[in-house]
Amino acid sequence: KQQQPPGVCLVATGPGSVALTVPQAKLVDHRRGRTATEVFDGFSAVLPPDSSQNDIFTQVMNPLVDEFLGGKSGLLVAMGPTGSGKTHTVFGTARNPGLVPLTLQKIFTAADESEGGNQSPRLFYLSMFEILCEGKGERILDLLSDAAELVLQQSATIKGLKEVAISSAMDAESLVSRGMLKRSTAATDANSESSRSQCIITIRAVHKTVDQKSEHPTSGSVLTIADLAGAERKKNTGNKGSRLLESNFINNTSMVFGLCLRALLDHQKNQKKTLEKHFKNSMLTRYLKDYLEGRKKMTLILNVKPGEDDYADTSYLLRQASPYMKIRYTSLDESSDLVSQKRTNVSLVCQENKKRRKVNKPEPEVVTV
Ligand SMILES: Nc1ncnc2c1ncn2[C@@H]1O[C@H](COP(=O)(O)OP(=O)(O)OP(=O)(O)O)[C@@H](O)[C@H]1O
Repeated sequence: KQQQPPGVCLVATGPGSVALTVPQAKLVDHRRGRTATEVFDGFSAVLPPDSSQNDIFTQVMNPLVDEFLGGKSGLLVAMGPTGSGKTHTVFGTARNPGLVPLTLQKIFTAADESEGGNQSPRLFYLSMFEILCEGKGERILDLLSDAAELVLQQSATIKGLKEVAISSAMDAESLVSRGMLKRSTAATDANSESSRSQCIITIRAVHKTVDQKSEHPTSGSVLTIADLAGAERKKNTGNKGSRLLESNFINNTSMVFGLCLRALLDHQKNQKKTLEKHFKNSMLTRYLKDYLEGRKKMTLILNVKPGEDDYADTSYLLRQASPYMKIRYTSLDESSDLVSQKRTNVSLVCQENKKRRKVNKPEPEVVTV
């Protein structure tokens, strides 16, 4: 049994399990002094707060990158409440790079190693965009160009989106850093730099011989990494006016994403049940349709905060998302042409416990809709 540090409600109890304990203050009077603990088991990995970004990369992202380099498309989504560390995990900082820079480093190291071998050389392309709230609707913004009109097409491709050819990890990382400066963030009471949009990065690998002449190749495997804006409660964020509209958009997108996964799970449990088309209800889910219908490999990171103050959010996420590990996706082994069903990887990344701090945020401007 793990010792529970003071002020903490979540502890790792094994390589794939955690125990969540109801804080004493939340127990009804006659149950005080006892412990009410729930165990969540079966995660592909549990990364405790002292894990490094490299640990997270090795355990969670590396298999996806290997498959991508082997020619298969894949998706990584970081989900969790606001302030739980999604952006930190996905992008990190210059001193402590996250999954995107570590992925780029791995891709170019592998590309250098394969040069001179018998594999045909590959070209890599990167795109970066965000889906954000516009009034009561949604809009796509290219984070790598000033393109005005981006349109999500039925085929889940984005018309007008810039794909930049990348030739080194350093160039690609600086491209991503510039994109991040453009991303919509704002201070809320829950996070001094809260993402106000869903941010998506795609890396496409194309064999040079295949699509050499085309300036915009559409073939090849694609690795998609999504940093979702974290679901938030009005009480914790103190949002008003336009921020509240954004908050509704963020919560709605998280809800639709969750509904899609739930529906896929229900459909896979009982094939007679038709797969409900919740994906139609948000731009993010329309874009990720192939994954949300179990046709390609998806990996989920659940970012959680282990503090007692965060019990409600952590408990909600674990209950909602831990069943997603039963979702299966179709995998094709090209060498044997065999199709198999594989389990979705769901990993838990626990942030260090910090007391919730109030930040001074500027008053949001009020918009009329
Ligand atoms: N593992 C970590 N080590 C150090 N700092 C962290 C870690 N995880 C998160 N933080 C810090 O906690 C704060 C909130 O993290 P972050 O912005 O990544 O959360 P988020 O889940 O992306 O939130 P939102 O949904 O509001 O955008 C940031 O200041 C970030 O630097």
